[in-house]
Amino acid sequence: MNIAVIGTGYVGLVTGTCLAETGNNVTCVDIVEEKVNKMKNGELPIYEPGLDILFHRNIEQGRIKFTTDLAEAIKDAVIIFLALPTPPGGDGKADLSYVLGAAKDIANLITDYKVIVTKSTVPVGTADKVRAAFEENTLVEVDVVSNPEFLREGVAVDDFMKPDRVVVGTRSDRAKKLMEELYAPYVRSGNPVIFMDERSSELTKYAANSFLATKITFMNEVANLCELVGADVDMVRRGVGADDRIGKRFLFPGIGYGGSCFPKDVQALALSSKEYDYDFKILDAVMEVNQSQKLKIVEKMMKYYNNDVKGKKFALWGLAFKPETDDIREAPALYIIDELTKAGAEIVAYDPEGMENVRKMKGDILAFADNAYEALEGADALIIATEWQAFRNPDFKQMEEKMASKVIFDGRNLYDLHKMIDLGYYYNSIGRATVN
Ligand SMILES: NC(=O)c1ccc[n+]([C@@H]2O[C@H](COP(=O)([O-])OP(=O)(O)OC[C@H]3O[C@@H](n4cnc5c(N)ncnc54)[C@H](O)[C@@H]3O)[C@@H](O)[C@H]2O)c1
Ligand SMILES: O=c1ccn([C@@H]2O[C@H](COP(=O)(O)OP(=O)(O)O[C@H]3O[C@H](CO)[C@@H](O)[C@H](O)[C@H]3O)[C@@H](O)[C@H]2O)c(=O)[nH]1
Repeated sequence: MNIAVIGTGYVGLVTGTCLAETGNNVTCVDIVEEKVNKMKNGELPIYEPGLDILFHRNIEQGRIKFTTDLAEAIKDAVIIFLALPTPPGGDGKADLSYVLGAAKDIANLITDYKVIVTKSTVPVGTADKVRAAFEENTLVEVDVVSNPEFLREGVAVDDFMKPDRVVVGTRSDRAKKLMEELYAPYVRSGNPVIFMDERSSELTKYAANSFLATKITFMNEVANLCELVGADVDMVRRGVGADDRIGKRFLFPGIGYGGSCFPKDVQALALSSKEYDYDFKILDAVMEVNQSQKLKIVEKMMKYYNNDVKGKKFALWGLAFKPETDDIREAPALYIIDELTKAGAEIVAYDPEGMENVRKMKGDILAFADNAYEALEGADALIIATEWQAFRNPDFKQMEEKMASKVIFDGRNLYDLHKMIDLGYYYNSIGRATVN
């Protein structure tokens, strides 16, 4: 099939590349010329494990192309994917201007039937708005389909190639047939393509993200309680997660959920519910708890240093909102940096992939190290904000030699408590006893 993908961010580029991988001809469009030029030169504009192999293979085999020219991209396409941003607008609700703007532009260009697929995360009722944008601007027949994306950054290629499920919202048989055919290679092991109406499909995405964010937040509250009652959250997590009805995944406590999705989607669902006079109370609590959880480490540090971190030097391991990505959107590390530097502390950070993005935003308030150990030079404490694999088994001897004090504040529970006792560290983690 000939496919066009509008927007080549984390979702658009993974979608385009993975659709090319199964034999489709894909043209990806972006408005950022620099990005498009990079991709034309065979360079990936984002870090996403495993994407490079598929990206290069499909460029070489001529199945994926990149352009800034929307008209050229959609000319021969049967299916057009909208993988555009839906960031929080001034009122906190999803800003639909990218999606509706592109819909209008496409409507003004098409001359034959197209399936317009919204992959962006959009509030209930958006399919109707996209349809209206076409009706107002063209007489050409289109089917508007909601097809939310559930991929996670860091494992995006695997998630796209082997999805747990594909959700498709459409009431058109013609569009349904095309979508069924398109997704068939990805669900050969029997995972379902679930067809439903557009509104249910749009809500499925927000409900899934909000449920996962709630699950994490619940465990963060359990972790906070563990610290007060003298229980160990790692044990509680195992005990709770062994129940199939609860499941082992997404129960890891930490310093709050971040990223470009959970924070904005929980907020958007809470606000859009209010539009229907529904008070989605649990989501308000989730947002409030998550906000304070992001600063849990700072709270612990302020207590340890008697509210005075002025002139202290801290090493920070991890900037990305999670491992295996360079994405720093809503990363807890950013909140920690702001609070500690405001209080007069110095920070030297290291992250395998996220440093460039942080340098652009906050380069003037912190320093960066070339490797994890360099960041520790003369540090009064180490803060761990992202659970990169390389941080799990560090050379503690080298760490001790570099650090001014053997103090670790770990927001990701990377180390065994007994080991830290043996090594003689002050070690403060989440939902577990503090080792001194
Ligand atoms: N990042 C994720 O893990 C993820 C997963 C599932 C769903 N989503 C949803 O998918 C959507 C996209 O997210 P993302 O993370 O890929 O965003 P992103 O910011 O990484 O990428 C969006 C891209 O669209 C481009 N763009 C903006 N306006 C354009 C236009 N008019 N024409 C062509 N290109 C244009 C931007 O330059 C950018 O490259 C959002 O709604 C998001 O909530 C994201
Ligand atoms: O047990 C856990 C699992 C995750 N997190 C945090 O939750 C956030 C989100 O993690 P994750 O879900 O792995 O990353 P995303 O790439 O943001 O993916 C989420 O958001 C995407 C965008 O909507 C969806 O497509 C995915 O299904 C959904 O998992 C990160 O800050 C994690 O550190 C925890 O604190 N504990």
